[in-house]
Amino acid sequence: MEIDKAVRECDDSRLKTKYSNAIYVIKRALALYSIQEVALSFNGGKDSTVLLHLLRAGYVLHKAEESSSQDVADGENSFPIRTIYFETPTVFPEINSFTYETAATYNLQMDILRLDFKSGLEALLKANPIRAIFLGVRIGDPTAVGQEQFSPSSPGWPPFMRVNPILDWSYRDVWAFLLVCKVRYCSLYDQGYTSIGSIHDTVPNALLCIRNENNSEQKFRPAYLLADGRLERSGRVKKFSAPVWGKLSSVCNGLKIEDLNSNNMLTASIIAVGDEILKLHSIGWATSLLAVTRNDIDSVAEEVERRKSTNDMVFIYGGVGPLHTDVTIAGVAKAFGVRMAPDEEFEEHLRHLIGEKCTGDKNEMAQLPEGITELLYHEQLPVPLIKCHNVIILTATNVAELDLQWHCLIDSLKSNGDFVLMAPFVSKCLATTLSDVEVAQPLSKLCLQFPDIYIGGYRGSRKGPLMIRFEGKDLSRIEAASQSLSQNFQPGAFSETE
Ligand SMILES: Cc1cc2nc3c(=O)[nH]c(=O)nc-3n(C[C@H](O)[C@H](O)[C@H](O)COP(=O)(O)O)c2cc1C
Ligand SMILES: Nc1ncnc2c1ncn2[C@@H]1O[C@H](COP(=O)(O)OP(=O)(O)OP(=O)(O)O)[C@@H](O)[C@H]1O
Ligand SMILES: [Mg+2]
Repeated sequence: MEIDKAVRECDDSRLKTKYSNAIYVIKRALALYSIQEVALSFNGGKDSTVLLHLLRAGYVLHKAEESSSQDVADGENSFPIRTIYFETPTVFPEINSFTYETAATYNLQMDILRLDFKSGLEALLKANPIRAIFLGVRIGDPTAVGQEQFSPSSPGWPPFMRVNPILDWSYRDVWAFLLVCKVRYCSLYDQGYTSIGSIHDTVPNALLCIRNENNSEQKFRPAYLLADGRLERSGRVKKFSAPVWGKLSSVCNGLKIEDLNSNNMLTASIIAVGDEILKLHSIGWATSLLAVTRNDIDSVAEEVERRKSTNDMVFIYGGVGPLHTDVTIAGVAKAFGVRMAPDEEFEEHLRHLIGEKCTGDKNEMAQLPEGITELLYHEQLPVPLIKCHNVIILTATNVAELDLQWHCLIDSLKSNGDFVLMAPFVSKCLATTLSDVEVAQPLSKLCLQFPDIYIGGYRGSRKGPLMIRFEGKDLSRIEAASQSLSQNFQPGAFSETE
């Protein structure tokens, strides 16, 4: 069988392992269910193309094992597994024609369903004794959350087993397989498309864009050249806006101008598993909460759970690392109700960073929340930040690193021209030798008078002057507030400082 031969003869040991595991799953499924009871869900995408060829190989291998006397070569040309394709009006014409051409090339018995998935499957199962369906779902796909290689269909869906032979394959594995086996795939992948949905929500991946000299024409490199497979869905327009600094612009995942709250302000919670403080004001965001939580999974989960639904963005830091107290990532997973799973890309980073110094199991540290995690890279950051929906985990382990990570985050958002950049906060600081008691009452009144201005008082040192800080978005309001305060005292009682 040409697929089996191509993989066995290649020198990619990782692909060989992934291949063997997938073939094992397919063979077990074919041992459990008869050929009439299984179906392949094929849609012309890269993952289902991989699945088709794995099934072709797996079927031949299964037959060969089942009866060694049978002429195996006979099986090579026949592929008796029923194939189902849900055709929609919004499918790319290239995907549609590739699907039909593939069906003709491999002699597939293809049922074309023009209903939604659920109704289509109900009709299919009524008319056929199908008990298991092979899918090209991979960890990282939004629909993979909670799935195993064998997963019963969800409650409310017709009953069948979902068989996911490539669940643990990465983007890189998919392309290694397609290229090693030299099989045809849909032409859109050579035009920079990396994951394909409908014509309304899919564009070429901006990370593969190459411009000509005068910037007039855009071209895209092929999908297999995308270096970081985690970003394969960056071409899905609805979910990822302006992916210039691809990874970081997705920090703004799903946020639109209409989403701004009534104060025309975006809010973020900061959960510190530790005690440093971050500032969001330089990009115009208001900090709605700064919480410090205990180092245990439930405390972190509880805090994240509470904040993630009431804030546009939640930043969490501290508690990331190999110690028993490093519970942040597991806490975030718990808050989203997903389990932790090994992450190959992250493991690769840790291997580069800690290399031989690590005495424990690197796999332990490379566990991330399954199916919801995206890594946010920046050239100055040795370890990427971790993003789970609207929660960003800063991986810093000390103040200097935290500073750098925060700087990279803000810097990139700024240079990105991203729409979530709001008018920055402006501030003014007054110094006075007056005592706290003297200024306390006028300051309280001022806070009521100017609710849109943050007014705070502090001393740099015990005997130093009292500093009154005004912060807000409108400089004239800040001026008005500071004048209003000064009018309560002798001229010259306050002096402006940095
Ligand atoms: C063969 C097949 C079986 C599916 N089984 C389920 C299921 O059991 N539970 C479920 O929630 N979704 C199921 N789905 C739907 C997918 O999880 C997912 O919603 C769909 O592939 C997303 O596609 P979209 O991004 O085009 O909406 C199934 C889809 C297919 C094609
Ligand atoms: N319209 C469809 N008809 C049949 N099967 C489908 C359809 N859409 C999705 N599937 C099944 O779900 C799997 C996952 O879909 P997904 O879009 O993630 O992968 P893909 O289309 O194969 O590749 P890509 O990620 O490049 O779009 C497919 O491999 C296929 O098994
Ligand atoms: Mg697809």
